[in-house]
Amino acid sequence: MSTVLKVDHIEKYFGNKGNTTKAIDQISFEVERGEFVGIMGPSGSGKTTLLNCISTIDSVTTGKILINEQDITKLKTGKLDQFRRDELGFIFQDFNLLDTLTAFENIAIALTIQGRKPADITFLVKEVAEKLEITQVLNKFPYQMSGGQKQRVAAARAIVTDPTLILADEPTGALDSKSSRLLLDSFEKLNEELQATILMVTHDAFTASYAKRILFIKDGQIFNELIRGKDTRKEFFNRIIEVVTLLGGDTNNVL
Ligand SMILES: Nc1ncnc2c1ncn2[C@@H]1O[C@H](COP(=O)(O)OP(=O)(O)OP(=O)(O)O)[C@@H](O)[C@H]1O
Repeated sequence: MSTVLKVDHIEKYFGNKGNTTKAIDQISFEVERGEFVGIMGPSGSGKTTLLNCISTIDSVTTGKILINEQDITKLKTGKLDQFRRDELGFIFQDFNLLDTLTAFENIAIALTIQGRKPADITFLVKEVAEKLEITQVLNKFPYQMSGGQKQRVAAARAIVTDPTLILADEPTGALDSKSSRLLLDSFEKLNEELQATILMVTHDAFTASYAKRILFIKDGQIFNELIRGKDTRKEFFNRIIEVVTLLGGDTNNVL
């Protein structure tokens, strides 16, 4: 197996002298190709900051982050934009689709920027749409789609360039339970059939139970790690709940 992501002793401080918050305090971990990893932790524990540092949206104070053996903390702005476009796929809680573009165009945009041929773009978009069961909405605009459909379009956009790593921040946060299940089934499929590597932040135990491994963050540090192993999703869910309870997080969203 090859290591896709190596987070090496990172720290992140916000603020300035006399008024600093240590959002990340010496976090290290690795993700192998084809893994589906969840990050959980109470509010303010540093989950989003961690994801933002990995996604190159924010910079670390100390430490290294290697994606495909490339230290992203050393990349300059121009290179960083290209790196983000070519190596990463993003899925956000609020979908981030462009309202004036159809689903097809939203999914195609990254391929267009990469300068791919129109015939290849059409082929790739249709292929991923079939996998995510959104073929019937390809000609629709975001306002004509349900929340679940929008999020599956966002997932299609994230995967269509075949990125090294997909980063998802609370992807089911704005979805009802049925749409959440459909999206998570899609994630499972992308992970198992296409060997997509997914790193997903969530506070929701049900969502987390789809991952194969969970890192729990508390006060900016890794507090615990759970590996699904041969557990069913339900068994894994129960183990996750135990740790969430121990961490003092909320267990409201247990479906
Ligand atoms: N831009 C910022 N300036 C100052 N402090 C910040 C900033 N962003 C985050 N923090 C602080 O860093 C810590 C970690 O925040 P972060 O948003 O990463 O937590 P989180 O685990 O994602 O929380 P939540 O689940 O509520 O979204 C918090 O104490 C927060 O107040």
